[in-house]
Amino acid sequence: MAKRILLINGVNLNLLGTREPELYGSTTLPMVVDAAQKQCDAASVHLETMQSNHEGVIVDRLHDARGNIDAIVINPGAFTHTSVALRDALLGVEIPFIEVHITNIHKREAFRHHSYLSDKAEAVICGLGTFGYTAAIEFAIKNIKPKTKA
Ligand SMILES: O=C(O)[C@]1(O)C[C@H](CCCOc2ccccc2)[C@@H](O)[C@H](O)C1
Repeated sequence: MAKRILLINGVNLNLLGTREPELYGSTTLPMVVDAAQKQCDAASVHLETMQSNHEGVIVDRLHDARGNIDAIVINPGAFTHTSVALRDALLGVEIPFIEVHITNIHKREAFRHHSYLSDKAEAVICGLGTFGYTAAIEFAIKNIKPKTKA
């Protein structure tokens, strides 16, 4: 079975490209998803995507990924800095994940400097703008071995 990647965008990322372009750029979330889909199509990799403003919805989607997703690329949004639940879910499903942030969270307010996820991530990409998603997907395609049954 082809490698299967899940791209998750968290709270408020549905606003990407429509507000605060000076901070997050003008690329919209549908454009990010479309680019990731093209990247995966070119590599014959299956991509699933979701965005939610609700922590529990993301947790439920992570639970559903058990046994059928090989790698996760996640920008949790502000849940990065608040959610032990998201950390527990990622640890619980035991799927390798890459954490992505559009901005350099370490160059922003102090409360954004801590992530509940980074110490468990295969990789953390921040400050590259939406190219961070491209880099993360490429890393997942090239470096994460499929575990899902054939
Ligand atoms: O830099 C990132 O990708 C963040 O995950 C974005 C989050 C914010 C996501 C909201 O994105 C918006 C985009 C456009 C307009 C308003 C919010 C922020 O809370 C994190 O600290 C860093």
